[in-house]
Amino acid sequence: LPCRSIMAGPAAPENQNFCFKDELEAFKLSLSPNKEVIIEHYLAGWNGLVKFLNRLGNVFGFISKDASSKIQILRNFLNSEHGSEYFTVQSMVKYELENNLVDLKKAGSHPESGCRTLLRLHRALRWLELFLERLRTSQEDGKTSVMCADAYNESLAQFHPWVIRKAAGVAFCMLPGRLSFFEAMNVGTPDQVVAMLGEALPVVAEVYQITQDLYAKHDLLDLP
Ligand SMILES: CCCCCCCCCCCCC/C=C/[C@@H](O)[C@H](COP(=O)(O)O)NC(=O)CCCCCCCCCCCCCCC
Repeated sequence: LPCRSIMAGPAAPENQNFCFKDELEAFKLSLSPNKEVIIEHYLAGWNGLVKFLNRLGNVFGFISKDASSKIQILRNFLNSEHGSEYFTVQSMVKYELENNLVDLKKAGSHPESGCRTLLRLHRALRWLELFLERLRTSQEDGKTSVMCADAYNESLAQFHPWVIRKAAGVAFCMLPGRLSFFEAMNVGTPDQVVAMLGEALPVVAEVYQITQDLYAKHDLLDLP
């Protein structure tokens, strides 16, 4: 499916450098041939989602700021002298655990480890998976705010205190309706959006599951 941004046509100027399909492509690239998750591409995927969120309006700023700061923490590790240890999620987990760089029970001398920071994004990826699946199967009169809230309550909400859940609930109500939301994705007609989601979802689900299994194996799912 060609993106509207690369087709000649009356695309709105603010759409020109954005296409949701390209942004999700990064998650596909993040899967290495031996099914490890390459952090650089994983972060590029998140960066694309944040870009999209920023296009939806300022009310989502507190969400995109938090995501951006976590992306930045991980980028800093990637660009540090130990950057090669952070090539994949697998190598990061191994390196940080072997070198006691993770606060396992309560925040101590390593409150911003790569492992705990990536875990926050990883939990949000489950929200994304559930939300995209709802969008994909939604009817024309479906409400994005409801789909988003349902996906959130089923996943991320359990990790957030009341005040964040409340703020998130308010933000969800400001989401544009299904058609405007699809248009903001800049992928094409609603049918094309649905088809794109059908292709992208298995990839998001696989990246999620690989990370989930790895974290479970090392007992890292509750990092403070
Ligand atoms: C399209 C609507 C977007 C709704 C986004 C849904 C997720 C709602 C998350 C609300 C988070 C509020 C910000 C604060 C979070 C932190 O407290 C909390 C814990 O961090 P800490 O342990 O360091 O303190 N942080 C987190 O859980 C990480 C949240 C990361 C959220 C990333 C959301 C990116 C959203 C991308 C939207 C793309 C939508 C695409 C759909 C086609």
